[in-house]
Amino acid sequence: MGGKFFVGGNWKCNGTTEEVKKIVATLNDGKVPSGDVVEVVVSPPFVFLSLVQSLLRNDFQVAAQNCWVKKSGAFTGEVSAEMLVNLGIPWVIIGHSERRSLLGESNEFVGDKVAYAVSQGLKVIACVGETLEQREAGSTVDVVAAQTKAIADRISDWKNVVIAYEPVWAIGTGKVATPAQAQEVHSELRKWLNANVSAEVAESTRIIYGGSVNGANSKELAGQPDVDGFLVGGASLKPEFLDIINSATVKSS
Ligand SMILES: O=C(CO)COP(=O)(O)O
Repeated sequence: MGGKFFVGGNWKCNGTTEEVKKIVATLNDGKVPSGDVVEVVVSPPFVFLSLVQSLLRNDFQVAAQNCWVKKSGAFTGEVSAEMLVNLGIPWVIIGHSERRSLLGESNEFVGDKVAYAVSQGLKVIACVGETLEQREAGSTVDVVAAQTKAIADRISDWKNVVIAYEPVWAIGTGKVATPAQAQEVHSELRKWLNANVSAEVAESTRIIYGGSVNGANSKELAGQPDVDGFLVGGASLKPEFLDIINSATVKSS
């Protein structure tokens, strides 16, 4: 529905130089569909970005896991969008639930970051998702709509934005959303974009699913009409990431 299938690998805060080289070597040897069928982006920690970029096959791209909300300056410990652009890093993940919950990033702050990154020419994987408590209270759609609205209020051009729906209760828990649960929220997000942004943005924006995706469940999830790809955590550090990439063929067959 939203364009070319997208598979992102979020390595989170993991890896040593040796481990990173090993993961990249495995990816480089893997057989995957062509770049017309799937877009693959891996996201190592900042310190390994250049290493990964220099070693990685050139049909895959790299993403940072975060960037600062404004221009470079006196912001100790932060990495700016300008720096990523300077290094030739095309993508950045913004608003991951771990940053929202552990580092207190609000919807507004995430929206500001997305807008700044886009204004600098970066492509953004913007994450949204509800907690278990919010799901049980029946507020899933309201929560993801409010998170998306904070972004929509601050950008006008969606062509470099991918939305990652990552239910917090499915992240790192082994408890994957059922294909029907993922489809339902993706379809609600698309309806929200249609009503509040435009029909064209709703149609063309990729909405990808994240939360305990693995080599065994990715095909069925990929078969859902509004699932345009994945953002993979734990399994992106393992050879099965290649199986997840290959699930893109479900869309083209
Ligand atoms: O947070 C995620 C990707 O950003 C998902 O993590 P897991 O795949 O480990 O559940």
